[in-house]
Amino acid sequence: MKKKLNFYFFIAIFIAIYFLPISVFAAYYDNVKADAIYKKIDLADYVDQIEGEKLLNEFKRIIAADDDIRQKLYVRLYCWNQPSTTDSELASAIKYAQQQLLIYSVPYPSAIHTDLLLCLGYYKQFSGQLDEALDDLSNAINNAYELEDPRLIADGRSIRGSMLSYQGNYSSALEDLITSQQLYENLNLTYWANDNLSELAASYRRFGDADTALKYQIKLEQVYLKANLLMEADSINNQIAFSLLELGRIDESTARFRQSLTFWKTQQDSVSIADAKTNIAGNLIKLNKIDEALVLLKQAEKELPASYDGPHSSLMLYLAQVYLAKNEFDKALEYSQLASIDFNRGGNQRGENENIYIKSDIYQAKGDIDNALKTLQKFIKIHMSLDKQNMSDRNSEMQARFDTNKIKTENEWLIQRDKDKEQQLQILQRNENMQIIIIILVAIILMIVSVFAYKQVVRKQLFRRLALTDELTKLANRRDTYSQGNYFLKSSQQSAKPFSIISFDADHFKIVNDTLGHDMGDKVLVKLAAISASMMRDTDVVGRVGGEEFLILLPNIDKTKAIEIANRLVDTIAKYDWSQISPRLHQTISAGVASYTNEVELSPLLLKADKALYCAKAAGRNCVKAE
Ligand SMILES: Nc1nc2c(ncn2[C@@H]2O[C@H](COP(=O)(O)OP(=O)(O)OP(=O)(O)O)[C@@H](O)[C@H]2O)c(=O)[nH]1
Repeated sequence: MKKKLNFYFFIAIFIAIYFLPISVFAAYYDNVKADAIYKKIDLADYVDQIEGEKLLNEFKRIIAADDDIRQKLYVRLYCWNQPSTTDSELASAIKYAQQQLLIYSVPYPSAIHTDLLLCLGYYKQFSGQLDEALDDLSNAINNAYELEDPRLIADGRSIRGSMLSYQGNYSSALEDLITSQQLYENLNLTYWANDNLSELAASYRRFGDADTALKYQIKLEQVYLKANLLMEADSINNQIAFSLLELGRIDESTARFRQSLTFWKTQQDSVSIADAKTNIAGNLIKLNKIDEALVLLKQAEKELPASYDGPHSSLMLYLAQVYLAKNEFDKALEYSQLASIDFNRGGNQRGENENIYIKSDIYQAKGDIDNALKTLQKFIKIHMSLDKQNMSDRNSEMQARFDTNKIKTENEWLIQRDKDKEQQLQILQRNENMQIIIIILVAIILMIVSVFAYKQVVRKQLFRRLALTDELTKLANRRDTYSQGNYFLKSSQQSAKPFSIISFDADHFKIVNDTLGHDMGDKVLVKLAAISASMMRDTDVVGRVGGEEFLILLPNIDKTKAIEIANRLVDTIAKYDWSQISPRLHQTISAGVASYTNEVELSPLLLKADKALYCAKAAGRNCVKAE
C-alpha cells in the first residue's frame, strides 16, 4: 500500500513537471503565431477580404483571454476590418467603435483609444457625418502626436488627407498626405506608403495637375501588378482612367474603365460592376453617345446603393445629363436633385457645382429662364469662391512642396523616438523570453531530480525487502518473522485477542539431502514454503527460521483453530505428489503448536512450540502436537 502511494506521488510530480513546460511552451508558441498574424493583417499582407477575416478569426482564437495587450490589438484590428458597404453596416461599425472608445477611455490618450477614434472618423466620413469625422480624425491625430506614435500619425493624416482631398480642400490634404507619405516610407510600410501615394496622386489630379498624378499612378500600377495585388491594381487603373480623362485622352480612359469592368465581372462584384459602368457611361456622354450611356446607367442604377455616395453621385449626375440630352427635362431635374443630395452628403463642392451648372442648363432648356438665371448665379458664386480657394491652395501647395524639408526633419525625429521605444520593447520581450527559458530549465532539472529520487526510493525499498526475505524460499527470514511475531504478541497483550504459532520441520530431511543431493533438498524446501504460504491468510506470516525449520504466525487464532490448521498443513504436505520432484520421494513434516497465554516476549512461546514439535517428532513424525 505504502509502495503504491509513493508511486502515485512520483507520477503526480512527474506529470505536473512534465505538463508545466508544455503549457508554457504552448502559450509561447500561440503568442508567436498570434504576433505573426497581427503583422500580416497590419501590413495588409493577404489576398482578399475572406483571407483577412480568416486571419482575424484565427488571431482571436489563439490569444489568451487574460492577454490584455493582444486583446487590445484584436479590438483595433476588428474595428478596421468591419463590413462597411451598406448604411446599416456603416452604422454598426460606428457603434462598435463608439462602444470600444467608452471601454478604453482611460488612460487618455492611449494608442488603442487613438486608433479607435481614427476608425470612428473613418466610418463617419462614409456615412456623411463629415464635420464629426473631421473632428474625430483631428483629435486622434493630436493624440498620436502627444503619444509620439509615428504609425498612428501616418494613419491619421493619410485618412484625413484623403477626405480633405475628396472635398476639394487641397492645401490641407497635400500637407497631410505628404507627411504620411514620408512617415510610411521611413517606417518601411510599403503597402500603406503605396496606398497613400495613390491618394496623393488623386489629389494632384483633382488639383488640376493630372500629369504629375499620371506619373505616380503608372508607377504604382506596376508595383501592384508585380505584387499580384489585383484589387489595388484595379483601383489605380481607375485613377489612371480619371487622369487620362482630365488630359483629354478619352479613348484611353474608356479602355481602362472597360478593363476594370471585365475585372469586376470575373470577381462577380455587382457594386463594382455598376461603378465601372457608370464611369464608362460618363465618357460616352462626353463622346455624345447618349443612348449607349443610358443603357449602362440604367443597369448601374439597379445595383449601386445610395450609401456609395461617391460613385452614386456620378451616376445621378450622368443620368441628369443623359435625360437633358434626350429633352426629358423633368427626369433630368429629378436626377440632378438626387445628385445634389449625394454631393452634399459627401461634401464634394466641385461635384455639386458641376451639378448646379447642369441644373441651370436644364432650366434653360425647359424655358424656365428665371430659375436658370438664379442657378447660374449660384454656380458663378460658388465657382468664384472655389477659384479663390484654388488660388490659396496653389500657394499652400507651393508652400507644402517647399516645406517638405521641415516635415522631413520632424518625421525623422518621430521615427527615431519610435525606434527607441521599439528597442525598449525588444529588451522587455527578451527578458520575458529569458523567464520562459528559466522556467523550462528549472522544470527539466526538477524532472531529472524527481526521477533520481524515485529510483532511490525504489532501490531503498528493494534493499529493505532483501534484508527481510529468505533468498531461497522468498518467505520472511528469521529476523523478519521474529520481529513480526513480537508485534503480534504485543497486539494480543493489548487487545486480549488470541495469537498462535506453528513451528514445523521437514522429516528426515538429512536423508533427502544425502540421497538426492543438496539441490533437490532445496527444491523440497521451496515447495514446502509454497504449499504452506498458499494455505494461510494474507494476515498470517510464514517464515523460514532455520535450515528446514519454518514458523507460522497466526494472529487472532486460538489454540484449537491453530491445531486444526496445523493438521490440515501436515496432511496436505503428506498427500502432495512429491514424485513430481523426484520419483521415489515422499516428504512429510512434523508440527508443534503453541498459543499465547500470558508470555511477555516471543521466546517462551517459541520454546513451547519447539517443545511440541519435539513431541511430534518423538511421536513418529508426520503429525501435530500442541503445548
Ligand atoms: N538442501 C538443503 N538442506 C539443508 C538446508 N539447511 C539445512 N539443511 C539440511 O537439513 C538437514 C537437517 O537434518 P537434521 O537436523 O538431522 O534433521 P532431519 O534429518 O530432518 O531429521 P528430523 O528432523 O529428526 O526428522 C541437514 O542435513 C542439513 O544439512 C538448506 O538450506 N538446503
